[in-house]
Formats: sequence, C-alpha cells, structure tokens
Amino acid sequence: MASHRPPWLYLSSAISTSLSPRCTSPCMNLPLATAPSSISVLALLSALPPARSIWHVKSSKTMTPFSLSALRQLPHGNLLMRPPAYWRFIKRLCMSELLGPRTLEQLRPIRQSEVAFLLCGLLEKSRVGEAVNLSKELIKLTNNIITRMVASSTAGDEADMLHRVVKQVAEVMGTFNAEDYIGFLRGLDIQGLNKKMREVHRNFDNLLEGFITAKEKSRNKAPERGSGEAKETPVKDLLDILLDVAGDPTAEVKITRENIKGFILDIFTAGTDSSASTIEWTLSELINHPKIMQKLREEIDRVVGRDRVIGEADVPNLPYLNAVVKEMMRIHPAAPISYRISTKETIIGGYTIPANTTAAINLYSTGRDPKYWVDPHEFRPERFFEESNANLDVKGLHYQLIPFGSGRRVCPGIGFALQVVPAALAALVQCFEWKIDEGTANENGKVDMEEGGDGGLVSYRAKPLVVVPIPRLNPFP
Ligand code: HEM
Repeated sequence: MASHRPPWLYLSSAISTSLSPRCTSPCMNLPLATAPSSISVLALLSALPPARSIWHVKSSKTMTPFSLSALRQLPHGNLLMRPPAYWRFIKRLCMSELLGPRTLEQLRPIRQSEVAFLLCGLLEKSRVGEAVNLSKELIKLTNNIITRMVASSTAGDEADMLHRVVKQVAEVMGTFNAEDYIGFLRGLDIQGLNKKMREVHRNFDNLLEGFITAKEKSRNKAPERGSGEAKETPVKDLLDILLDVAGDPTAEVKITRENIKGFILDIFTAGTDSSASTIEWTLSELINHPKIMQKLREEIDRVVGRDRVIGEADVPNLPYLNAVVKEMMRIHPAAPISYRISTKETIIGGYTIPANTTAAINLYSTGRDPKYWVDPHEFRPERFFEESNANLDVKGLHYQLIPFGSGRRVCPGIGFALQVVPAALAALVQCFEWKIDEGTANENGKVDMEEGGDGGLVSYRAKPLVVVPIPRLNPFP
C-alpha cells in the first residue's frame, strides 16, 4: 500500500489528500527536479484513459483550475468533453488522414508560403532597423498556417478573427471560476464567465458557419480540371476531408456539423500557441548561446547554401537542427503537463492511485530528471550525439523525453509540429542575425528566460521576445 504521494504525480480529487499524510493542500506547485521512472510514465500514459482536464497551465511551475462551467457553455465543446467513441474515431481520423503524412505533404505549399510571408515582413522591418515582437509574429504564422490548412481559401483577416475568438475561449476557460468549487454559487454566474463564454461561442460559431457554408458552395460547383487520364484531383484541405467523412454513409461514427466545429476549435487551441512558443523559446535560447547559433548556421549554409531559403524538405538532412529542436522540447516542452484519470484503483510504481482520480503528469520535470540527463538544466544539443542519447526521439517511445505525451492520447499534431517548428526556426536563423531589444534583455544583456505569460494551455514566456532582425543573406532570395 502506498505510504506517500509520488513526487511527479499530481492528483485532483477530494480523495487525493488521503494518499499522503503530508499532503494537505490542493497540488498547485509542481516539482521541477523530480520525475517518474520511465516505467511509471509508461503505465500512466498508456494504461489510463484521458482525464476530463480541469487544470490550466500558467507555466511549468503553476497550474490553476479550468473554468469547467464556462467550458460547458460550448455546445460543441472540446475533445475532452465528448464521448469515448467519438474521440477514438476522431483521433484515428486525425492521425491517419487530417494530420497524417499524406495530407501534410499535400498542404506543404501553404506552410512554406506562410513562412515566406513572415520573412518578407521581417525584411521590411529590418530595412528601417525596427524591433519586432516576434512572439506575436510567430503566433500569427502558426495561426495562418492552421487556418489555411483547415480552409485553404481563407484570407488573413478571417485568420485574425478566428485566432482572436480562440484566444478568448482559452482566456475564459483559464479563469478561476468560484462556482465550480462553492456549491451555493452554482448557476449564479457571479463572475459573468458563463455569459461571456456563450457570447464567445456565438462569435466562433458564426465564423465557422461562414467557412463551412463557403466551402460547401465551392464543393458543389468545383469543376474537375482536365479530362480522362489527365484529370487533376484538387488538393483537399481539412474541411474537405471532414465534410467527406460527414457525408459518408458507411463511416464508423457519424460526425455532425457541431463535431466539425469542435474539431477545428481543438486543433486551434492545441496547435497554434504550442508550435509558436516552441519556435520562440528555441530562438531565445539560441540568441543566448551564440556558439550554438553559429554551429547551426554553419550546418544550414553547408547543406542548403545561401541562395535559397531552407524548406521542410531540407529538415531530415540537418542533424544539428534536429538536435537543437529536441533539446528545446526537452528543456521547455510547450505543453508541460499531461493528464489521465483512473477509472479504478491502480498501483503504479508502488503508489496507490484511487479510482476516479485526475493525475497530472509533469513532462517538464521528466525532461530535466538528473537520473536520465547529465547537466539537465543546460541547453546543450550536442547531448543527442552522445551514444546514450543518439537514438532518442520525441515521438512518445522514450519516456525520458515525451514533449508530445505518449500512449493512446499522444499528440496527433506531432507530424505537423516536427515539420513546421524546425523549418520555420531554421529559416529565421538562416535569414537574419538577431539583436536583443532592451525590453527583452535581463540585467546581463541576455534574453530574459522567465516563464509565466497568461492564458491558454501552453507554457509561455513571461515577456514577449522583442528583437531587431538584421538580414544575413545578400541578396535576399
Ligand atoms: C510543439 C508543438 C506541440 C506540442 C509540444 C504538443 C504537445 C501535446 C501534448 C503533451 C499533448 C497531450 C498528450 C498526452 O496526454 O499524452 C497534446 C495533445 C494534443 N495535441 Fe499537441 N502539441 C503540439 C502541437 C500540436 C499541433 C500542431 C496540433 C494540431 C494541429 C496539436 C493537437 C493536439 C490535440 C488535438 C491534442 C489532444 C489529443 C487527445 O486528447 O487525444 N498539437 N499535445
């Protein structure tokens, strides 16, 4: 029988305190230097079903409860609130079709053109020596990419509107709501969060209804290009794929219009800030480690040259770039906490987890566990060329490095993130030198690496990354 609570595991149920005589308060602060044995993570991530998430991550150190009652105001809700048959089906659809290798390959031109658009904007700023809020620009990049992958014909304004609404959903959800915890307040909505969520939902619904209706119209009149053998099949965006499944009478699960909207909300909330913040943290580390930045530039110059911008197809040929990205995901996983719920009493690693307990697994501390990592807090991509780490990847099989989680609920956006993050990061490194703006620097003149931005599910930087780009390629391709 367990005598105390494992240090890496956080439990949120009334009974969690009964696990440990030493645990007297709800578990808000996560340990940073302790981690599970790999066997324990394996057991948790793959054995237990997903949790109905009730925590909102402020940074890798703190969590606050989600506003559950606000979340319930979203009728098409969130993946986390839907029945098991639905999420199993949509997860499989995600991994094989929506975010699978074939779709990612077909939609690559969209991603490349959005990276090119970002580079052009930065070049303009560099011409006048203007500082850029790169945090904002990177969110815009990932938001535009996902919007255009969902509905390829959308324009920049629509992408901006969509991101604003998704951000509002995350903000309302992430606010502590007293009525979730104090019985007699239930239903009174004294903070006005439920009303706000209904309003945000209406806006989101109107926007998506517009996207879906426009798509249905274009599908009805789209002529097939070419004829006979030479017929070209137009590239399908995610909305096409979802509408195909919704109209398929033989599909295993009937997905509705509401489900389509819910899926789109899910990939926006899960995919935009996580990918943008990984690029942002990595560039911050590189600016603070000029030798590593230099080594990476030399690799890019050697493999890609200086006459064209690096693209996603180059990524497999750049081992040092891949090591830099892995090192970043080890030291700063964008989503530092993963959740599971126990449906029955379970013993894991010698600890008893009572039934119906939400367990929060700290991926951040796993990546910094001194049992598995030498100098765990040091940013040193070279560690991935050492024999003991040479075969590690981030896909959920090596439990000391699981920035995308593991098991049945592993992140379905992993393929997307491993294309977009390295390619966009490498383009920023290849095309520009970066000068730190005063507001971003700490007292040592380095980029301030404090965590703690507000809102959403991701571990944000406390201060935005504001930097001055200086073009490095001349002429700029
Ligand atoms: C660097 C970028 C990203 C990181 C670090 C990341 C990390 C994670 C983690 C840790 C989980 C929980 C996994 C678990 O509990 O085992 C997750 C879930 C999820 N991610 Fe990602 N993610 C990233 C990008 C993306 C992208 C680009 C998308 C979509 C386009 C996406 C969609 C999702 C979805 C829908 C879930 C919920 C899956 C489920 O509950 O079954 N993620 N992600």
